[in-house]
Amino acid sequence: MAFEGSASRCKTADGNPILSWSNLNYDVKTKQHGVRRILNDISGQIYPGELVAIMGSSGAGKTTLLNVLAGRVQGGRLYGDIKFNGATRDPHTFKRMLAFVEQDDLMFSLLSVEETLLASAQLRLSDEKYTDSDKRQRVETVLRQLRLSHVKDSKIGGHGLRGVSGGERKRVSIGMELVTDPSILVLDEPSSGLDSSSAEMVVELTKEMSRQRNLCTLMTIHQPSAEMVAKFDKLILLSQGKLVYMGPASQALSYFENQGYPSTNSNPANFFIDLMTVDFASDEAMRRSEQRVQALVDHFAEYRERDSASQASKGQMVSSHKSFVSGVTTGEIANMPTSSEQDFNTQHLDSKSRNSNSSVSIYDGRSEKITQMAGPIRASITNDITNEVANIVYYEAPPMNRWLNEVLVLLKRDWILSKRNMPLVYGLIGECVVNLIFLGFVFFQLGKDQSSVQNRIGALFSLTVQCTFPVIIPVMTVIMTSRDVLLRERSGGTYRMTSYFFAKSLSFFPLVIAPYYVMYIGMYFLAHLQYDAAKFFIGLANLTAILFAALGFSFAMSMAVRSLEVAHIITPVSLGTLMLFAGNLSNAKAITPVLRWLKYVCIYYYAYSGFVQNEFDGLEFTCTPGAAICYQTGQDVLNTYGLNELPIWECILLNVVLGIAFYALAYCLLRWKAKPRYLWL
Ligand SMILES: Nc1ncnc2c1ncn2[C@@H]1O[C@H](COP(=O)(O)OP(=O)(O)OP(=O)(O)O)[C@@H](O)[C@H]1O
Repeated sequence: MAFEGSASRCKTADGNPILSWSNLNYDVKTKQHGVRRILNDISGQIYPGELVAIMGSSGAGKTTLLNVLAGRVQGGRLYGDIKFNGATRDPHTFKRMLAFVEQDDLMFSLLSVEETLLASAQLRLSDEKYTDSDKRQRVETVLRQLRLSHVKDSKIGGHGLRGVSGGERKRVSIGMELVTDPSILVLDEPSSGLDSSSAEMVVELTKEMSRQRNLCTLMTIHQPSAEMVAKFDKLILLSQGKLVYMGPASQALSYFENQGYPSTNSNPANFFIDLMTVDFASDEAMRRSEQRVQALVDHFAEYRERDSASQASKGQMVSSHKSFVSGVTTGEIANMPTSSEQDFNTQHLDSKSRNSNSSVSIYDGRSEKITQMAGPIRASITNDITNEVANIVYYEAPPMNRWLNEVLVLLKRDWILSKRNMPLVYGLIGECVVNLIFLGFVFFQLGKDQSSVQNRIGALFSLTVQCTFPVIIPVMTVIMTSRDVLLRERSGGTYRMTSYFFAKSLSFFPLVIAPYYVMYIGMYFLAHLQYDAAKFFIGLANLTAILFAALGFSFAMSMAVRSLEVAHIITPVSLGTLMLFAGNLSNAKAITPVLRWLKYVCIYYYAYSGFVQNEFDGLEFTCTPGAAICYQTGQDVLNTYGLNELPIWECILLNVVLGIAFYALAYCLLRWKAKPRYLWL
């Protein structure tokens, strides 16, 4: 099924807003001021196909309103009512119908643009509706529409890695959402950090997407240019958490003019912000600006009441499309006089941009296409986008894809990421080579005399310890640095958490196992451990078990601790403490009784005990004449160190069990502890 084939979606219920909210109030508790009201009695609605901007000065409450409407606000108290397509929202369905483009572009820096979009499409588009080639085709379409085809093989970049530009990265963020089938697209400050032409391009593209896919798009925006303001269908203007205006963008200037505030700025956005900002320059300026803002808020509340009353008296529903307060829908724009919008545009485009060949376009609501003022790029954007067919909105979340498919997509993505993570790959290989050289040659060709007892003990304990620190710390760092992406994907319901764990662990496993097997084999022959096929493979199994447990420990630690710095302190401290119970630094049978249980949750104890039993069992040593202590057999050594309490197979099995327990703990921590507690209406 092709992108265009989305016509099979259900049509929007005629006349209903896709999202409506009434009397929203949001309070937070602060140490200095006690309870503070951040949003004050905000009502409104938006319709499919609309592009809506939330504007206001810094601290006006734009992001808070956006988060409340997207169901992503945490902490504080939220009152009011929010309806999705006229009904109470179901969190699970809503989060999968909503595409949220965060201000920070949270993506994997090592993936290419195309790989990023493809993973999003493969994970989030239903397998029941789309074949793999449909998904690839959709990615191609979105790449073309968002003008990203020429950089599709470039890496996203970031963290010191050169990648695509800021504007391209933002478009990839948007593309990741647009490859799916959302009903509502929400963007938090999509223009932040972009130059004016990139910002304008982002707004224009989202506008066209909204039109063509009948998608309701809501964004916060900071000081847009006049050209950008002209592209919005509806404006929500906030000041100090209160509504100053909500209605068609094209009528905002005349609305304020009617109240005695004629525009004083060639950019309407600057004019609105100036009008709504409280001036803290002096007490007098503050008093006057606060009075002005309050008058604007009161006037709009009255206006809204009058408008509702007049709608009611005409026998129309309060939420009628043609209500000024409600704003207008795509279809209704066609019925509206365009003069006001054109006035708005022409009044506020400065002469430079009007006359130049720069990328400026005006939306002509009647014909629902962009009237090009200039620029071949704009023309091709428009052509690409208008090829789509839509006018449809989803109200039901698509079913989740099959677990195995999710795992395969994630596994492929994680494997690419692991492979490209050169510091991790080279770090693990380098560490194993260095260990092999030192362990192999410090304990070179061990004999059967008494000193070889101590050397064997040292070699096997070092091997055990080397399987933890150099694995756990880098793997934990990699997981923690990508945790933001995980949380973003999780909040969008992109995949199941079990799929994530399974795929992530499987992708790390070969990366860790391969160099460690080489180290073990090299050390086995250099140190001349007992040459016996069964012992060789039992040792290998024991090594695999501790590496599995170490990876589980990395996951548990990554989920338990929020800050990487803290994790880098806690991890060595906890591993160092656990080492005390391994049976080398203290006698396994003589640990203080109250702490003895700790050896049973100690991965070192099982691995070390397994290695030592495997090696010493069956060995006989020569005694130095006159020596005070002499171990005649390997069994004597095991008895002295107290390391033969559990059989080897049990040691291996228990490390596997501990590994599973760590994974289970990590899963629970992620599911319950790291789960964002969103307030929900
Ligand atoms: N959880 C919270 N605790 C305390 N204060 C909060 C909280 N959330 C928001 N605020 C305050 O509410 C006000 C509005 O915040 P918000 O982030 O919504 O503003 P904004 O309009 O998006 O500002 P900006 O454009 O600067 O990002 C700010 O003064 C902010 O400090």
